[in-house]
Amino acid sequence: MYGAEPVNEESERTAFRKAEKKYKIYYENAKKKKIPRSVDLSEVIDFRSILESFKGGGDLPAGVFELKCDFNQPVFGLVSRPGFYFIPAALSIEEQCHWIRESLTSFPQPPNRTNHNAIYGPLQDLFLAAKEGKVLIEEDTLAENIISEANLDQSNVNTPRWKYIKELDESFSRDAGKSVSASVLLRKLRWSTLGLQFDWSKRSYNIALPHKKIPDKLCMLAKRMAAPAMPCSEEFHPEAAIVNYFGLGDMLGGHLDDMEKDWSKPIVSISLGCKAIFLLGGKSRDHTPIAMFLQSGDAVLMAGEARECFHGVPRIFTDPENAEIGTLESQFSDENNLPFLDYIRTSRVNINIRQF
Ligand SMILES: O=C(O)CCC(=O)C(=O)O
Ligand SMILES: [Fe+2]
Repeated sequence: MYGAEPVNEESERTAFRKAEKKYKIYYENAKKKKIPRSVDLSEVIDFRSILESFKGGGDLPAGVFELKCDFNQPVFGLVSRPGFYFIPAALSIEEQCHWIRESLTSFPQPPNRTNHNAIYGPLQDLFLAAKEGKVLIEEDTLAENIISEANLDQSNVNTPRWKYIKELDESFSRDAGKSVSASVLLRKLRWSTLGLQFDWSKRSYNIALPHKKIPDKLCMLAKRMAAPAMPCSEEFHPEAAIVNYFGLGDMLGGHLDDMEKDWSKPIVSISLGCKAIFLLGGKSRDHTPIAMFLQSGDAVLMAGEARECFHGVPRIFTDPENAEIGTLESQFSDENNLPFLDYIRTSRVNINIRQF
């Protein structure tokens, strides 16, 4: 899965790698300003404009078909990739706002794990701490600085090693030891896992890790989205989800999601925030991938043969001309929502939900 891309000369030459390099963000230095190199996007499929033209009675482009199903809006497939379906604008703007809030405030909460666990252990309320300008500091450092603090029991092995303090706490000298601001950690949040926990070091699910069920509302959403790709009269049972967080320059390298037992069940993948490019390859990295835009509210289903296809996200767009988040921005424009607005302006969130 992730990190599966071996960096050697051979992999650098594959068709998938070439496409990743084509769309990845590179900078040119013009008058000491970093400017993103312009990239030819003419081959990137835009399902939003396909939807608009389809609704207006226009024909579908060659290679794209409409899946006949009971979903309440058009579901498109690609002739060359059986089992792959794209639902443009699957989520309403209200639903998008709801899942962005959840992705930032509730999904990274323990016992769910995030990429920060390996260094900092379980971190509560990262989004709130970032909003309040807090700093995370290693407890030994804290003990040296605020020796009289009653709640610091060094003999208690359950006491977390890292704690938040208020940035302007005068009793703490920043130079004394390891510290990192919560807002930096929020920017560096790359994934969180819901439901059954995925152990990245072993590249498998670990049922022994403490976990909560996938929230009911997310289950309902995933079931509704999965329906067009489900085997006849079967229902999707979400058991695990991975939430990916992308900032400018972040990419998700080509990979296969092959850890689930039953590939007839789809992976339901929901995009939120800034627009991205998704590459859908074939069963080997030598297949030239199909590039498509993913916008906030789009859903992608990968089932059957498409489960065996390499895929990845080489690029997100955070510039106002390309990010396509105008409506989201207006929803988040009141004062209470400013921290969400600030985050989503330069970020993309992907929630992908799986069954075993
Ligand atoms: O971010 C995306 O759209 C794809 C995510 C993905 O492929 C994964 O998490 O396995
Ligand atoms: Fe994936």
